[in-house]
Amino acid sequence: MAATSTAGPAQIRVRGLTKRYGDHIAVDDLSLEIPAGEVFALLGPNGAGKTTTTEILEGYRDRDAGEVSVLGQDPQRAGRAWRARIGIVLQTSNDYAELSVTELVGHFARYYPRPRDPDEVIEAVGLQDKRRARVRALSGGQRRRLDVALGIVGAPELLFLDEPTTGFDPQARRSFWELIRRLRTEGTTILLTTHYLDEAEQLADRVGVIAGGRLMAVDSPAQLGGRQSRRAQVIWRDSREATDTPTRLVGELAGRYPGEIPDLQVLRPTLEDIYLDLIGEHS
Ligand SMILES: Nc1ncnc2c1ncn2[C@@H]1O[C@H](COP(=O)(O)OP(=O)(O)OP(=O)(O)O)[C@@H](O)[C@H]1O
Repeated sequence: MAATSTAGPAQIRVRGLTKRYGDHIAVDDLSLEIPAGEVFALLGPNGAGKTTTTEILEGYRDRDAGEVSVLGQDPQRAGRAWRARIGIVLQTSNDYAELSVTELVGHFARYYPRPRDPDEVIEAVGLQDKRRARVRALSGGQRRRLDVALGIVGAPELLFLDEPTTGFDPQARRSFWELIRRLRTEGTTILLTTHYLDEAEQLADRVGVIAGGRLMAVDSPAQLGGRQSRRAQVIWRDSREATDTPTRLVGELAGRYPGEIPDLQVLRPTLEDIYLDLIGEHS
């Protein structure tokens, strides 16, 4: 997995992006590049500026300053052909309560020059048993899956996913992750925002942590905030020791106890630990 943005030409290039609402700076001098084929997760607390940033990249909000290029164009000026190359997962299906799943996905497919096969898309999001069901008869999680189907039916080169698995049951999240991996294998670039750190860890090549409108860190989930080089904690019985060489310490302990080392645990900082450190006073 790439820790730096060298995988391909940048599909998203942002330099010095700033957005204000009155006196409030929602996005503050943000710079970022996302190469083709990367899955990038934007993390940050409520109000950090994730949606504002994403909607600027999607062409739905204006910016106050900075340069933005998405698939080689400025989203503020891009037209229909550009829009057909990007996929956005909105809460769209709610507006079509009387249509069936098949009708709705088929209807959206016709907006695009080279759509995916609607039946395959329905299967990919796990709604094959609901093909004939009307949207109004779907559960919240099933509607969200349908929204994902509408976002990918146009076979986008670049897919935006804003908190895609909120409201999914654990099994639905797993199958959604499989879908994202499949899209990635096919070469789709994906920008996702999420509050689930396990989701970021599972899916993202790189994560960016944003707090108070500022990008605090960008790296692979394994290396974010110097994660790999942080010390491990070895815990046993009532003792705890921070160490760079946990294997050596566990070896020593094994000599000290005749059988099992009592209550042995080796802990490394989780992505959540690093994330909470990074957002610090913004949490
Ligand atoms: N249309 C608006 N008018 C005024 N202020 C806004 C507007 N949209 C967002 N804001 C403010 O800008 C800041 C960033 O909001 P944004 O929606 O981008 O955050 P977020 O990171 O997506 O949060 P969440 O995780 O809660 O979805 C917040 O303080 C929010 O109150």
